[in-house]
Formats: sequence, C-alpha cells, structure tokens
Amino acid sequence: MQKHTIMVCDHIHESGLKMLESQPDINYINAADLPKDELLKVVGQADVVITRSSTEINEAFLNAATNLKALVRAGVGVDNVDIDGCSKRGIIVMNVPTANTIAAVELTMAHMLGCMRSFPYAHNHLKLERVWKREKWYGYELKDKKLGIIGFGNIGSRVGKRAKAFEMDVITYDPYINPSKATDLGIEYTTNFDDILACDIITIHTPKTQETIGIIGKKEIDKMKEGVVLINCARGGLYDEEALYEGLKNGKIRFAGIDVFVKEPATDNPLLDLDNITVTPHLGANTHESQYKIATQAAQQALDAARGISYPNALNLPIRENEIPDFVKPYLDLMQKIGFLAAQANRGAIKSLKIVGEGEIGEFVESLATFATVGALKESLGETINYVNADFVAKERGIDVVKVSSPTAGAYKSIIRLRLTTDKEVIEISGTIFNDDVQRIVEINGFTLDVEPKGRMILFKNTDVPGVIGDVGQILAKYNVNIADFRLGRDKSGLALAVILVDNDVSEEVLKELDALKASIYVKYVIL
Ligand SMILES: NC(=O)c1ccc[n+]([C@@H]2O[C@H](COP(=O)([O-])OP(=O)(O)OC[C@H]3O[C@@H](n4cnc5c(N)ncnc54)[C@H](O)[C@@H]3O)[C@@H](O)[C@H]2O)c1
Ligand SMILES: O=C(O)CC[C@@H](O)C(=O)O
Repeated sequence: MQKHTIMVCDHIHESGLKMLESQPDINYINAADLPKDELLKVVGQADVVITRSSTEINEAFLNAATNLKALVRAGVGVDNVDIDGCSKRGIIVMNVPTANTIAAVELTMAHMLGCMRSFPYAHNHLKLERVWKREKWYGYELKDKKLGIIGFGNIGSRVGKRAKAFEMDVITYDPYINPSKATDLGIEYTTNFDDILACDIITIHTPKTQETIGIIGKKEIDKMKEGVVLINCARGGLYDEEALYEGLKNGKIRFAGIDVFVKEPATDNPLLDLDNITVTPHLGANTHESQYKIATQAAQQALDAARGISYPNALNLPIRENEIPDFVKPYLDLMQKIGFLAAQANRGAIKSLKIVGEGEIGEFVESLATFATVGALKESLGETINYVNADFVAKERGIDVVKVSSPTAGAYKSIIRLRLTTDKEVIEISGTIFNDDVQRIVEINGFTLDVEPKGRMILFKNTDVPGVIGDVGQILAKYNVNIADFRLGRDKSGLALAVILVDNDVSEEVLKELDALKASIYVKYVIL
C-alpha cells in the first residue's frame, strides 16, 4: 500500500491527531514540539502539513519541504503563508475558514467587557493583593455606547449582532460588502472612516493586507474621542503598535483589548508594561469547541489532500507553467495587475467585472477573467483570494463576471480590457504586451496612455489648462516625492489624465494638496 506522510507542525486538538493516527495508509508525524530549525530538517518527509499561525511558511520552509503537495492552515488567517511561493512549487494551500469564528467573536466581547470594567486589574487587586476596595473599580457600561466595527465579515458581523444584544449603537465600515448585510441587522453602514473614529469603542475584524496594516495610526487616534476604547482580535499591526502605545500612555485611549501582536510570541512587547490594557496571547481561536472543529476539519482536509481526493477551502491553484502557452503568461500577469489597479482606483463594493480579450489572447478569456478577479478582490481579501477560489468568491459576493472575446484587436496583436463597476463608479483599463513580455497600460477611462504598471502611481484627472504639470511638479518636489515617470493622456473635450509614477510613498497631505488644485477633477493613488 502506498503510504502518504502527514506532518503536524503546530499544536492542534487531539481529536484531529487521533484521526490521523488511525489511518493505515498514512504515516503520521507529530512535529509540534520541535524547535522551528529542527522542523526544517524533517519537513522534507511530508506530503501534507498541518500548521497554525506559529509556523512561518516562508522560503526556507518551502525549500526544505521538498515533497510537499498540500498545506492545511488550521485556522483563518494565512498571512504567515507565502501563498505565491506555494503556488509556484505546486503546493495547494487550504485554510479552515469558519471553524473558529465564534471563538474569536466571543473573545472580542470578553476584551470589550474586560476593558469597560477593568476586569483583570480588579481581579488581581483582590486575588493577588488581597485588597477589597470597591470604590476603586468604577467601570463603564456597554449600553448606549457607540461601537465602530472595521470589517464586517464572519467575525465582525457576529460581533455586531452581540453588541446589539448589549443595547449598543453599532456602525460598521467595510467598503467591500453590500450595505444591507449591516442595515438588515439594524446596524448603521458608513463609507466614511471618520464615522468609525468618532465611536466610543472601536474593534477591527479585517484580514492583514497592504490596505489594513496600520489602518489605525497616530493620525486616526488624534481624531478619536478622549477615552476611546480599542479592541484588536484580528491581526497584529492593524493598529500601529507605537501609536497605540502612545495613545494608551497619554490617556487618549482609555483602555485597549489586544489579542494579537506584530511579533509573536509577544513577551517583550512594550504594550505589556501599560496598566490600561487587557492582553491575551493570540487566544481568539482557543476554545475547546473551536479547536475540536478546526483540528477535525484540518485533519480531514489533510487526509483528502494526501489521498488526492479533494482540496476543500483551497486558496490557490498551482500555476502549472508548462500547461500555459508562453505568450499568454504575461497577459495573465498584466490582467491581475489591471484588476488590482482598478479596485484601488475605484474602491467600493464590486458589482461587476467585464473582461475582454481581443486578438490571439481572446481564446484565453476564461483564464483572464480568473486573474482579473484575483487582482480586483486582492484589495479587500488580501492573500485569501487566489486562482482556485476566485470564481467562487466572486459568485458568493454577487459579482457579475462577464467575459467577451474577439479575434481582432485593431492596431494591436492582442489587447485585454477590464471594466470594473462598483456601487460608486466605473473604471475601464486596457493593456497589452509589447515585444513578448513588456507590459503596458494603454488606456484608462478613454484616455490613451503608455504606462508601465509598476510601483506607486498617482492618477490625476484634470482640466487640460497651461501650468498644471508645473503645479503638480512643485507640490511633489515640496514633499520630496521623486517623479520616476510622467505620462499624459488627453481627450478632445479638454480633459487630461496624468499618470505619475513616483519613487517614494505619497502621504494623504500630498494627495489633498494635488486635489485642491483648481484644475483637479480627481486624484487617486494606487500601489502595484
Ligand atoms: N485572534 C484570533 O485568534 C483570530 C481568530 C480568527 C480570525 N482571526 C482574524 O480575524 C480577521 C477577520 O476574520 P473573518 O473570519 O471575519 O474574515 P472575513 O474574510 O470573513 O471578513 C473580513 C472582512 O474584512 C473586510 N475588509 C477587508 N479590507 C477592509 C478594509 N480595508 N476596511 C474595512 N473592511 C475590510 C472584508 O470585506 C471582509 O468582509 C482576520 O484577520 C483573521 O485572520 C483572528
Ligand atoms: O490559532 C491559530 O493558529 C490562529 C488562529 C487565528 O488567528 C486564525 O487566523 O484562524
């Protein structure tokens, strides 16, 4: 009998381990107690691994895991997994997305209540110091307080429901959902982040993405109410830890409840020195019920994958380079960039994607659509969106994906086009490949251009009057923003679209100043 090896790299509930032990066709190795450098010496034996957040699936791990075919992340967040690295090596990555939802929701409520009543401090005062001083421990009630929820997915929406049961006034910010998901629950929906910053208590439940890292920093804390309470049971770094520390230290933030840290284990984190914070060592998923569910589901997914039966909750599709004609690959890559660019330039709940392949690329419009969807949803879903689940997730979100192909492409050999429609606006971007692999955006919203889709880009639509380019240059120079490239598209009606590639980060201040120019119609900033 052919035996498959499943290695468990982190501690999971014993129910999952028992499922693996009892299989005649499975070699089961429990490596959860091995130091991580020792793990690298044995992981080469594994066909499938089960991990949690404490194992970094990075280049070193993947180089050592020479036989690996599939990886099961026993939990939701995959920010510790190099999914592209796995895809390139043909390793299928799966997660177990909803088994710990309730555990994380309830820990969030525990932190919220703990913060409002200084629960651990009152507890320690009595238990450790044997002091009975009731007048020291006046807390606050949740009732009638305004709760701001950033991210209204599986966890955020359930926190909202529970907060309503506590008679709180609840508002959510999640530009990627249909507002009725909140309003149907009697929860206010906003697209103005400042409405969240005005709340009494703020909690975050987004994935860790380029957009959400540091979504709460010093500037946001400055705008908050005196005595605000902040909760983070999602991912370390969504609240900038230095700004959080400062805010807690100077009392602007009355209390914080924190389960997750930028660097874990977080035993040296300065936040632990403060006495207006409740902290837990990443326990969001740690209930018996959830760990039982996660371990058994992860074990079943690992068994199915090892036997090649199925890959439930797969997040990627290994890119089998040899099955894709060479000329198609740069178009797929370009289409993903166009999707990412379009979603950043036109933020909001995506209603539809129209993907067009013209010329010889036309017959690959199905693949183009998958890559466009991945790019467009990467903005809201981070690393959890990939080639396997893109079509499914788009359907689940009610996004209408339309594919059109045509054998001719005008002046080009092939051209690809994306029209992305959100609840707010429509953006259309076209691109092509020159000389086999040179990617170019050739049109944005009807403006003909020639732009390399790369790095930091400012899109500046303006009335085409003398002096605009000079004004833009002056503002960027004032803020030491170096221009790497400046492309201008003009139309017959007297409008122009400038695409400015810049070498360094552009602050909101710069964007506001550009937008304040008389000629400005809009300013958008995207990073590819
Ligand atoms: N502490 C723990 O042990 C623990 C346990 C489970 C999950 N988590 C973490 O909790 C978070 C939420 O998990 P989930 O299962 O609810 O995920 P989910 O995918 O169901 O929901 C995430 C929501 O965030 C929204 N979002 C994305 N970018 C946003 C942005 N910039 N602004 C506002 N909203 C945005 C998405 O549209 C989505 O609705 C993840 O980071 C996950 O890793 C932590
Ligand atoms: O227990 C873990 O591995 C982390 C759980 C949680 O953060 C998740 O993302 O599922």
